[in-house]
Amino acid sequence: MVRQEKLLEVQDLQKSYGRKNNITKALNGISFDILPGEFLGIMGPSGSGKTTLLNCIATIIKPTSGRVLLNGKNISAFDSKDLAEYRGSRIGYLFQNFELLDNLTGQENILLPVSIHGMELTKARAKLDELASFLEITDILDKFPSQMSGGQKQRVAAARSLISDPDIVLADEPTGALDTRSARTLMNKLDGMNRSSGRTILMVSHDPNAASFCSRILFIQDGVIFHELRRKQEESREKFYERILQVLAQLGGGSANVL
Ligand SMILES: Nc1ncnc2c1ncn2[C@@H]1O[C@H](COP(=O)(O)OP(=O)(O)OP(=O)(O)O)[C@@H](O)[C@H]1O
Repeated sequence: MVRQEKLLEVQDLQKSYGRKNNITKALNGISFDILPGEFLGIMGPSGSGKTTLLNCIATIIKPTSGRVLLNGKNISAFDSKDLAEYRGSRIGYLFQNFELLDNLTGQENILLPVSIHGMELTKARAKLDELASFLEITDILDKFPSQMSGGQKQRVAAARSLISDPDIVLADEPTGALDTRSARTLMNKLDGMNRSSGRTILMVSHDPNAASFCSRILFIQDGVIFHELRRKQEESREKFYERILQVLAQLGGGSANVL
């Protein structure tokens, strides 16, 4: 069997907030790997540590202990130049609330990482056209966020997270602020990107419908992984969705909106 190189390795990650007698242990020793081309979901109840995990990987917050490796390199050992490159072009971040700048058009928002991180503009414009066409936002590129629907805003945000061609997209509840139809459209786009161009995605979601697009799901509770589900080859999304619901039922909760 050919051994696949790991893209991302999370090793014994721990994160505590607060100090002295007011400590919250958000992550209590989380370890997993992501292979190139995987679409990995993270599910778990509110407060289980999902966003903390994603933010440690994104270097938005610093873990208390443990390591994250990208392509075998420890991201906490990065110097400021490596760190800027990691944040600017090796990872793309998709937020629940889009985080678009109100006074910039769609196109300007998408190209923002390019101006910040100095990508070649001709290359970036070609990439913008390709992404806009795929995400069906070509017609709204000159609009401001206040003139877009929620689904359009999130697809613009998706284009922004992809403009620098990152190794991995980190998505935190990307459908959380969307209606059912827009959520399904976005998930179909993310799924299409994962399947057609092998884009690696790590997505936090509490929504079993969104999670059923993943190829593998880690369930976390109280800062530890307590279960893993892998979508079988040829398994339909509906069947996988049913298995996700069964795990959530064991957890004693979880929403079950049907897309
Ligand atoms: N900045 C902070 N200071 C103190 N405690 C925090 C901080 N951020 C998160 N926590 C705590 O850490 C735990 C994990 O929070 P986290 O946001 O990672 O959970 P989550 O699984 O993403 O939750 P949700 O699904 O509600 O977004 C929670 O108990 C939370 O209250």
